[in-house]
Amino acid sequence: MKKNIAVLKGDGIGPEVTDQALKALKAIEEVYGHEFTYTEALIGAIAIDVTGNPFPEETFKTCQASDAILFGAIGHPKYDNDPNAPVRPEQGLLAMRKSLGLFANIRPINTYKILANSSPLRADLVDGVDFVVFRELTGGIYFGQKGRSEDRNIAFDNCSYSKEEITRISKLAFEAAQKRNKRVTLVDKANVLATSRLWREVVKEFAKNYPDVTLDFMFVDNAAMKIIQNPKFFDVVLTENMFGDILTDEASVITGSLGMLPSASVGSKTALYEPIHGSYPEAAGKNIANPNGAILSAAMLLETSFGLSEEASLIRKAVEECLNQGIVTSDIQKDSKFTTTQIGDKVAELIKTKKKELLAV
Ligand SMILES: NC(=O)C1=CN([C@@H]2O[C@H](COP(=O)(O)OP(=O)(O)OC[C@H]3O[C@@H](n4cnc5c(N)ncnc54)[C@H](O)[C@@H]3O)[C@@H](O)[C@H]2O)C=CC1
Ligand SMILES: CC(C)CC(=O)C(=O)O
Ligand SMILES: [Mg+2]
Repeated sequence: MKKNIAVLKGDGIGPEVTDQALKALKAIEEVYGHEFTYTEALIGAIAIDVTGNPFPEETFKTCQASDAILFGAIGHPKYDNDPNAPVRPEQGLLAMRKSLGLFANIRPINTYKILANSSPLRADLVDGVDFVVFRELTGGIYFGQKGRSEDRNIAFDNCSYSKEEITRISKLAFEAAQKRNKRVTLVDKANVLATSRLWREVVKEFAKNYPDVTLDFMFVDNAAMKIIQNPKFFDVVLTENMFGDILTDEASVITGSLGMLPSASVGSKTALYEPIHGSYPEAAGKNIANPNGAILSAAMLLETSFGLSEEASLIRKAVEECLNQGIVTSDIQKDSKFTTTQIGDKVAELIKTKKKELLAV
């Protein structure tokens, strides 16, 4: 199979972890005889440095011309520590999501037996956790009008949602539930927010199209608690942009580390794959970041955009085998000395040399 992949490494640990995902993709090319072309483009703080724009037009065109997009992370302390910066890396990320129509961010949360003791939760709570969050990605408070009063004493962020925005992601969530345990939990704050009440109204009506799927509702504060208390309760979580952002960072530590979680951002035209973490600036250039979220994002890319399920499975099994062999970064095991590049090399080597054994498990 011949495909074009846009590669947006971004800032901080973005380039380091994306490079490990690329090693896995190149190993897959070699083993299966696929031909992937990789076109790099700028985004985030690095794009501001070079062009003045966190999401340059050229990057947009590269994304549009590709069959799928692999993304690292953006963000730099020089902007985090300057609340009045006129241009920010995060604006590039939001502009990319909006302009490419990436309205649904799919974040699977599964645990690995071997990592049970890396989780801050008890092993019996963690073992067997398997749920997926459908986070709305191009609406809500992150995209609403923002501002300050004339005297600058008041600031506001507007949150709005349309029926259409809610329906299109609901469709994906209910379809996913049909292939899983047939339960959708809508997480909102409908006891307070008008937007949440619209979500409830629309999703309740929409659910009638899926009589085989059970729909329940949970307030976001309760959901934040339940994710820790009883994470196995969840199957498909459907939620708006900011709630999904926060709850998935929380959920990630069930698995052992924020560095473990991949994601797919899908829309009607194209799709983008990224680890759910940020640019982790404290670790940039130190070769210590966990690249598994990025590598597993490459697996999601192969499966979702290219329909290559076996290849995706091989990447996932290679990651799991690496974990089983204790080849992990220090976020997973405190005294571990394995580096980001060593994990990437090991995953690629396993893909190239152990296909049969790994796929048989
Ligand atoms: N999608 C994106 O590009 C995102 C960008 N950001 C940006 O990233 C910058 C840093 O933000 P933070 O809040 O510190 O979030 P972060 O996700 O970069 O890091 C938070 C903490 O999670 C852990 N962590 C994250 N990724 C890891 C990895 N691969 N391996 C091991 N440990 C890992 C570290 O303990 C780190 O201190 C900011 O500029 C922020 O705006 C934040 C979240 C998402
Ligand atoms: C700039 C933020 C919205 C990025 C983030 O935290 C995320 O997408 O998970
Ligand atoms: Mg986030």
